Amino acid sequence: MTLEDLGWNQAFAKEFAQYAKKGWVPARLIRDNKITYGALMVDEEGDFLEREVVMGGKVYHDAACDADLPAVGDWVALDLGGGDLDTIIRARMSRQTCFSRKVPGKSSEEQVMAANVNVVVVVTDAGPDFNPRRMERYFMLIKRSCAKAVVLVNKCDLFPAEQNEAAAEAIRALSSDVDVHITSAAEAQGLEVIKSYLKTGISITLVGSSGVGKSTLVNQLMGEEWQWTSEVNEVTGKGRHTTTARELIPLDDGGILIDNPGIREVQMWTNEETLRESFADIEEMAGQCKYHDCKHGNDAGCAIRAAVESGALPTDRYESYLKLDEEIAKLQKRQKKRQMNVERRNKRDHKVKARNLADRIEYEKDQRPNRSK
Ligand SMILES: Nc1nc2c(ncn2[C@@H]2O[C@H](COP(=O)(O)OP(=O)(O)OP(=O)(O)O)[C@@H](O)[C@H]2O)c(=O)[nH]1
Ligand SMILES: [Zn+2]
Repeated sequence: MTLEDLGWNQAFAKEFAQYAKKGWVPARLIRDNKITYGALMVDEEGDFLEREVVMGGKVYHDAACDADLPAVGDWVALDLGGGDLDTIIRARMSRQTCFSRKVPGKSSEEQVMAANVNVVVVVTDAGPDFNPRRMERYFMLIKRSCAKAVVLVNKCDLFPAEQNEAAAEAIRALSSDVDVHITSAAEAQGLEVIKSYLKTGISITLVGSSGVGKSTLVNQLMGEEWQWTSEVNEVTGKGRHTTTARELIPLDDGGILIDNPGIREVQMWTNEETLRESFADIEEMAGQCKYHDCKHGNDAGCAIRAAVESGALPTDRYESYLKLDEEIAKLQKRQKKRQMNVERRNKRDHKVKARNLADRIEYEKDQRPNRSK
């Protein structure tokens, strides 16, 4: 294994020269534990080495906002210390891409989901999930990140060929920068497409609605024995074992897969924004209401109700608009429930995996010294 297998390239190497002089080593952040981070490096033998690391004071103080703090996918300069000392992040390298989201309402606040992602794969289908408006939301996020956008019109086995083609064409019409493919994860057709992007050092992530086939694709990519969200790692530095979820995983056949809670939430935001956007014209009308805090019910001088009365605004749209906040709250509730399920599943997997780890350690003991990776 080399650093290039983890996504390292010439631009990073050039920037890193100043840190190498100080004896620091490059590593990529693969997990965010809130207080500590998981970092992956390559040791002298060419094996991946994982460490739990902490952020240095200077990195913290130099950050102008949260978005400047190290995030999963970032390359950092590590001070390995020595003996019992903590391993410290001394610097964060410039990001070549940044998949992030502006927090609505707080115009200056930005939330980083993952740094240095090269390809974002949006998974949808030609049936119930198909929604060009929502797709545009995804494209906006991806474009800002500077990553390449790829769309999979998945589950093609469920719909007529013409329907799949029409959906793919409609998506292509939205943006010329996007590759659109028709796939069936069920028949392993999506797997081939994703593999064509997974070159050495390329980091990809998958987004899309619940149930469109993301996990199916990822599980095929990782092989049966792998888990997408939870895996046991040996924390080598301190001679103890922990059970944690990796958010960035180098694949055996090349390429790097990134998945974390932030990326999973993208789906909810895009839904929420799409929903809000579909009422943009009514929002604009609200500006004409007499009172700033108009609830558009029985309030005097309500421009929206006036539009309904004049027939300019259909009653059913008006009623849906009044329920918008309720709809969004429902969406968030569903998301939360799903998140809890995922967490519960992870906990269970951890237990299973921990048992496997003990077996694995025994096995690896037997295999030494010709153990590789
Ligand atoms: N027919 C058909 N079914 C598929 C295909 N891809 C996935 N499925 C099925 O769709 C269901 C949902 O797939 P998942 O991979 O769990 O979807 P997901 O996007 O990971 O969903 P979340 O984990 O909720 O985000 C599963 O029952 C899959 O077997 C496909 O190409 N064709
Ligand atoms: Zn009003």
